[in-house]
Amino acid sequence: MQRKMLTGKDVAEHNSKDSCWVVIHGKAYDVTEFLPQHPGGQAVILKHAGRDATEAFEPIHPPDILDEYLDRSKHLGEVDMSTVTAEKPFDPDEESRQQRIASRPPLDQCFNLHDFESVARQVVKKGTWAYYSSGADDEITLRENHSAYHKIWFRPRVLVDVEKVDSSTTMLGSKCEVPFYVTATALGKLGHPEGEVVLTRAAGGHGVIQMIPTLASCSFDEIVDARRGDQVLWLQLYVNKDREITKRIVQHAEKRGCKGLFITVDAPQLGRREKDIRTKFDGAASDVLRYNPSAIDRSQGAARAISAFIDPSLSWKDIPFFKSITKMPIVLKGVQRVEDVIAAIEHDIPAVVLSNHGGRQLDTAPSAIEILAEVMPELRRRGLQDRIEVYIDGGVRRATDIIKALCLGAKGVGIGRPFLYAMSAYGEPGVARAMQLLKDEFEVGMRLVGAKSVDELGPEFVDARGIGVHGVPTPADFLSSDVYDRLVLPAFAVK
Ligand SMILES: Cc1cc2c(cc1C)[n+](S(=O)(=O)[O-])c1c(=O)[nH]c(=O)nc-1n2C[C@H](O)[C@H](O)[C@H](O)COP(=O)(O)O
Repeated sequence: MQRKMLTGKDVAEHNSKDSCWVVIHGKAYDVTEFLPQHPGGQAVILKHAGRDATEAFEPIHPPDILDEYLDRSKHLGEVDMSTVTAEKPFDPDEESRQQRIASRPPLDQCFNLHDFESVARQVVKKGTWAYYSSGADDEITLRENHSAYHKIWFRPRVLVDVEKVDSSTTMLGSKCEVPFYVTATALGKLGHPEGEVVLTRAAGGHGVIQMIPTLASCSFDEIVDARRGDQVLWLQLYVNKDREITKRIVQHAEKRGCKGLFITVDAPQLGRREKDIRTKFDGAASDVLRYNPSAIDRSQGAARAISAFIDPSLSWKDIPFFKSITKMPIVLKGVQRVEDVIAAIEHDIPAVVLSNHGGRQLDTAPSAIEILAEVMPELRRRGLQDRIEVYIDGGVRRATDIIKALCLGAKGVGIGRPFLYAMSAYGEPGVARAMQLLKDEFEVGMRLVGAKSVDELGPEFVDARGIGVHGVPTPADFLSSDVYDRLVLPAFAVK
């Protein structure tokens, strides 16, 4: 029997926690029982109770999530949209974000990755900034990641013909234009309504590899569908306690053409990011939570709310399981000591990423560049340097940082926050500009160190003796610091 078409008035009568109906894409849904399980919190749904929630729903959820996840009995049928009031609940945070976007500096005023960070800090919502920028505990490692590069000095070579510089390389067997990639960072739609597909499109235009995060806001397929031609994509995996779910995610990624499986091994539990914990999480959900939203602890910011499914029991004994479910090269992301690199070689793992998760996990863990300076000489001493590809990420903000990493033996470098900030501040044009600026810096840097191609770089181009010095800096040189004219950041039209 044809169900009666509902009216806006029918829906409006169910506008509370006790009976909550919403309209999405012209259909009504009873989400009352779902409220406590919503990964993004109840508030964000209750704001739209009894009304059309399509605009709020659209940017955060994959289109098929209701069919996949909400019991059929809660699908109430078509609504006569001419009877639905179109007014949207006022969102002061979004309102002011739009005003800040309108008054941000023009994109061509951004000349380096720091510029994007400074604009993003002014533009994004406070919960987004807290989540993206935060490091663990005292944020010592967060800051060390970047400052470690300033403890490495170049030993530039001169009178070398550097008319032609070639920045291309191969990573995990894939040819790429540049030796850096977009690393996995979660919840892209906290920064930009389209989310991670913005990074995919910009990366596709610049020959840059993207690592798709398990905790992306976009669905995996949306991201893969956004890629250009044979653009290389990798999958970053948080291993689920339910191995069947992990198997399904990995095999689907392989079927869709992913060229590498990066298993995150530095996060048996997500670190305590206090800026994030201080802000209440009622923001964007992530696509993967469709599989097990029940285990959600929203009381401690975004990170805790989205990571309860991660398996803390993960260990070396699980490696055979991963090898049994995929043919993709398996990479361990988050290795932080040479013994584990050697163990990876013994487990026949083709690559590792030396990483402390952008300073978001164990505070006072060393920077990846410092670990690299320890690992590569030891691998060379044991004759193992050709048995594994070593990548690093964390704190990379200049192409000279990338060149230093390559000189010390890295195969490639992952970059996280800078591309998130560029996306949040300027969308795809911002990410594209950030990538182009890095490419320009890279070309200048290579010429000035005296190298024509990536494979010419080696430890003889740097002096890294100071890398392990964590002591206090020499006494402040007030005279020069007082007269030092600090670099400026793009100015806002209005304060
Ligand atoms: C900035 C950021 C980083 C995250 C990240 C989210 C954000 C906002 N998240 S997290 O929610 O769990 O912490 C992930 C993640 O999903 N998976 C992962 O392997 N690394 C995650 N990372 C770490 C990331 O892959 C790099 O290791 C780190 O970003 C490199 O440092 P920079 O940001 O300084 O480039």
